[in-house]
Amino acid sequence: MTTHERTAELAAAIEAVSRAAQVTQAVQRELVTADTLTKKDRSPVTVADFASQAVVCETLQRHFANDPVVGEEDAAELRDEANEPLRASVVEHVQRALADIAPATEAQVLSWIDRGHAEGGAKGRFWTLDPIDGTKGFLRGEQYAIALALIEDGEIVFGALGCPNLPSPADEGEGLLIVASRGDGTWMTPLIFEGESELQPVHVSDIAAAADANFCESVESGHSDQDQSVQIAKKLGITAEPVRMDSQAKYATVAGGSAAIYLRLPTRPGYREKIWDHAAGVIAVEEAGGKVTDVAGKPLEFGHGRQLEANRGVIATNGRIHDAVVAAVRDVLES
Ligand SMILES: Nc1ncnc2c1ncn2[C@@H]1O[C@H](COP(=O)(O)O)[C@@H](OP(=O)(O)O)[C@H]1O
Ligand SMILES: [Mg+2]
Repeated sequence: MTTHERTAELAAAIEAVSRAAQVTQAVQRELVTADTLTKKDRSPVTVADFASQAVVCETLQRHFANDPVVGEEDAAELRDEANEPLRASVVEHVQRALADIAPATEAQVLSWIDRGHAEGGAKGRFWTLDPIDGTKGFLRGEQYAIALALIEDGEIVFGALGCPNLPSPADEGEGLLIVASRGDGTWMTPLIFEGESELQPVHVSDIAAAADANFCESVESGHSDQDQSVQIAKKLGITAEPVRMDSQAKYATVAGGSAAIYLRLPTRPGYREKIWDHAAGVIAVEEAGGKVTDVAGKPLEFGHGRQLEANRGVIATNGRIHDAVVAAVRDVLES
């Protein structure tokens, strides 16, 4: 990083996301089995979700004691008497991840998870966290992300996106960590790495014609309309097959230039996107030179609380082809 240097935020976020990734990878190795999905057993992702949130919130609290966190989870379910085995598993994973800091008690672990209860809003500074974004991808052993962003007065100013199952830069270490700081740029580094790793600058694709784009979308057709995306791609002259992946790994893919479009097309009129599902990915794409709006072409507004109340869907591109993509989306959604 060079200019504004949110260096304290950078250090805290790298520590938080890489510690959390150690936890989620350990849970995936130990608890996700071939028949987790067929049995519809969500317990591994539940353990990893809570443990990841505890580890990130503990790290943020150590670095920035007064910063609120808008996190996806809270510990109410874990406090339930009936959930003792789940609670014990979460506590054990958190203790392992923080073994070099302090011996964590059960009460501390629950209180760290509960730090994620903040409401966000238009004023002041807060972090937003998705401890495991792409829960379905995690259970399938495919893409998922740990997504952390800092919002000040409604604007995303910093983001860190850990993608444990995306290829590591230069094949060093494990996974991909993308960091972005407003006005400074976007960088990548291996997510799990022994020793000091360099931050490498990241740029969006420089294609000028939408027809040349690869586009990404959700694996889950319930999260983004895949029939409409076929029509939009056709209208734009895109011949490449859609790249389907779970989580904000899609934003990382656009930021890094492997795809020039990410489409998220509403499937239900009443659904509101959650801020933690987008903030880290949006700043990564924007600071890599790209553009992100909703399906109407409006900027995403992160100052309305826990949800993107003023927006529907998402279009992220390399910037150069944005207006053409918005126009094609409008045509298809209106028809
Ligand atoms: N009907 C819907 N439309 C859009 N997004 C939805 C949705 N229902 C759930 N989601 C969100 O989609 C996210 C996953 O996105 P993707 O499909 O890009 O992997 C989920 O995050 P979690 O996996 O953290 O729960 C969840 O918040
Ligand atoms: Mg999510």
